[in-house]
Amino acid sequence: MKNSFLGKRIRGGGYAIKGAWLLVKHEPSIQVQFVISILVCIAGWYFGISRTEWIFQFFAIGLVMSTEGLNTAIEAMADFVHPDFHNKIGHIKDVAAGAVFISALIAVIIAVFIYYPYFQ
Ligand SMILES: Nc1ncnc2c1ncn2[C@@H]1O[C@H](COP(=O)(O)OP(=O)(O)OP(=O)(O)O)[C@@H](O)[C@H]1O
Repeated sequence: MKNSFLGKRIRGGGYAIKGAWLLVKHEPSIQVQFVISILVCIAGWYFGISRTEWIFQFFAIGLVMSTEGLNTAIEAMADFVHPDFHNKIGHIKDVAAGAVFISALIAVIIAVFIYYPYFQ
């Protein structure tokens, strides 16, 4: 069972859950996004948003938190392979941060589409 196909998948899932827990426990940017996610879920419940709006809201939350998690991993990898200052490392980190910016921008646009009608 331990080295079977299913066993390896279960173990992989365990590592992934551990990684998600480490992000929430140690990464300030993920912690901020986690709190914002809870607040928008409370807002969704308060305004009684539709099923489709919930789907888009969860999609936006997942998009931002997963790109932030990947950005964190890329930053950690960059610092590990090259701890000193280097233009290439700076470029790699800027590009990774750019991906987070794009997903956050999309999440804000989705939030405006969902909540703007409730404030009219
Ligand atoms: N080793 C380096 N060489 C060149 N530029 C770097 C290096 N480390 C960081 N930078 C520059 O500083 C910016 C911020 O990098 P940093 O690793 O501090 O990320 P951060 O966004 O502050 O994330 P966190 O707060 O999670 O550490 C990078 O986007 C890059 O432009």
